[in-house]
Amino acid sequence: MSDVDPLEVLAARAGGPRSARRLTRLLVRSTQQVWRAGPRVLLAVLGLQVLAAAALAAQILVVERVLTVILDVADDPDALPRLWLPVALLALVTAITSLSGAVQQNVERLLGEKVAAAMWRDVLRTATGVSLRNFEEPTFFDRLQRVETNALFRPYQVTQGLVIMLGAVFGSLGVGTVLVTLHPALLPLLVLGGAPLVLTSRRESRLEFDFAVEQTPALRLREYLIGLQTGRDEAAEVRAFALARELGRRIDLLYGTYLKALRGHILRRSRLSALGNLGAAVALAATLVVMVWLVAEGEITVASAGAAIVAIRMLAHQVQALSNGIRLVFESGLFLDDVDAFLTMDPGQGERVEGQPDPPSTFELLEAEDLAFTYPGSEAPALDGVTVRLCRGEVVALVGENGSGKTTLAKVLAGLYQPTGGQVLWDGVDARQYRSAGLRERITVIFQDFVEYGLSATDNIAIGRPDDEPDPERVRRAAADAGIARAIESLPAGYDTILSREFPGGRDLSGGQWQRVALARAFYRDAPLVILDEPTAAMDPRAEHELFASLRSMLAGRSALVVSHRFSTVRTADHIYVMDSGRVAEHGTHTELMAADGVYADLFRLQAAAYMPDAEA
Ligand SMILES: Nc1ncnc2c1ncn2[C@@H]1O[C@H](COP(=O)(O)OP(=O)(O)OP(=O)(O)O)[C@@H](O)[C@H]1O
Repeated sequence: MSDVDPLEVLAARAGGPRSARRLTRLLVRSTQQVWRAGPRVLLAVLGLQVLAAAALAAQILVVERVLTVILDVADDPDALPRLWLPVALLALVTAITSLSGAVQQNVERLLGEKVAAAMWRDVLRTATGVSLRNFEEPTFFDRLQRVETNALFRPYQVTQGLVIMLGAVFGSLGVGTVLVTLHPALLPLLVLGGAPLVLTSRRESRLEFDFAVEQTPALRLREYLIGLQTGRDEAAEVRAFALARELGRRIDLLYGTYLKALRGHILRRSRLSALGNLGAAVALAATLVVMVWLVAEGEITVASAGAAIVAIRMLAHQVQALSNGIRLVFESGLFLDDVDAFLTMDPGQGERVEGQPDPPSTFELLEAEDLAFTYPGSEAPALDGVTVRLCRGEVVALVGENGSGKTTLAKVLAGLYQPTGGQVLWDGVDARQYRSAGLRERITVIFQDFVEYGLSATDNIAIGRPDDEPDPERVRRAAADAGIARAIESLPAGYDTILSREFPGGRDLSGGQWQRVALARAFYRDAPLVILDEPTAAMDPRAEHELFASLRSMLAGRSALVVSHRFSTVRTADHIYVMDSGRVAEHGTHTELMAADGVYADLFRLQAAAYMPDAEA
């Protein structure tokens, strides 16, 4: 990904001269989106708009009729019965106008939810499909934040804008036609009166979008700080360190800055809006003056003038609606470009390439050759010329000090990051030749920070094979292999117990028990390569000893790459790689490495001495 946020480019482009074409493109695309989400509901909304516009035009004609009869009644009281029909008609068209408005609101709500559901599907598919690399980039999170808050309603809002615009156009045509029949001179003045509003609403949309882009990073930070104070995982530490006040202070600071910016923003928008409305009001007043003059000159009747006043009010309302519709479309359009940029994101190197084969179901030899990897935005490589080998059925250990590159190597081997240099060979075949999703099916990884799903114990294990129906027998076997079966069986609902206190009837587990559940998940997945990053960090010494003693039999011919800091546990590994500053410093069996008397031997002795100060390692 480049450092330039495509959104900035879009924002700069949005004010360009091609806005008419952009408007059309936006309208077409969003209407397609809304159409896909709910074609019948969209048709219903449009139908209601046409009905409301027709009722509006009819209202003026009926008003004129009512006024004419009222003036007749003033001269001749016997004409009173002639009033009933136009009055009844007026009541009817007024009722139709209000009713269609009320129904439309509810139908629009339904349409909005349908669009939201469709958009969430698309957004989540992209968010889970893009390469892990994106999650290292702040610009990705900024965009994701905007998409999360905008994807739901913006496409619908564009269509709503379109519907409002259409309604306003239909309404204006109807009212305008009636107005021309009253007197042709009234119309051009009104059209001119609408221009200021249309012009200023464009500028308002730009202001709104720029403000949102500018505020996204601070908003994200604020939400993060709020999450720290309300999250379950953080609750204990926030209390232990009494962080609430400091975190609260930072939130207040961020809010203060935001509110100050918001005040300025609202002021700018209000100024623009006032300017537009003032222009429209001046034009309206001029129209009324012209009308009084027309009545004085005898060009129109008093009844027509009365109807014209109603029509002018209605038309002013329509012009206002039109400008609102245009503003909505432009404003949401800018956000939609943002959503589009997100949805069409490159899924990442090596992802989603058509026609690539799946790797064979197992391997004899897995080799990482001269691997290099640098995190986005980092100068120094996290891996630099790393070569490791793993044969079928072997347990290979990765040791090394903090930050030496063990987890990074595990992630590159698992196909989660594409190496920036070197290659991973599956039985001599470059892994990039294979479909990446297929490759990941052959690997199971349990990370240091594995996820504790707030789901049932069965789901927590069976999620290792998300595409298959959970197999209770296999779940039990995996749990037994990981040494967690007895603990799960003693839970109130056994394997059906939700492993989270956040849900009714849920229970939590200890850190070591959770680690065993994660291991059970790995065993359940049944892949030929198992990568375990610090699998026993939270286990007690007995559990750890038992796990490593039985690891080989549990693996049953599968290969394991085990990252660990505990040298006592890795000494039984078939091969040990010692990482140092992104490189393999040395490798061999425990005996070979001790004999070599290098970094490994040093670190091993250090740990052994900590346990038994007088022991000779
Ligand atoms: N997401 C990241 N973005 C940038 N740099 C990172 C990222 N994750 C790790 N690094 C850097 O890459 C290097 C290797 O980190 P890695 O997590 O692979 O080390 P490790 O050996 O697993 O450490 P530990 O024993 O503490 O788990 C470190 O210098 C670390 O700062």
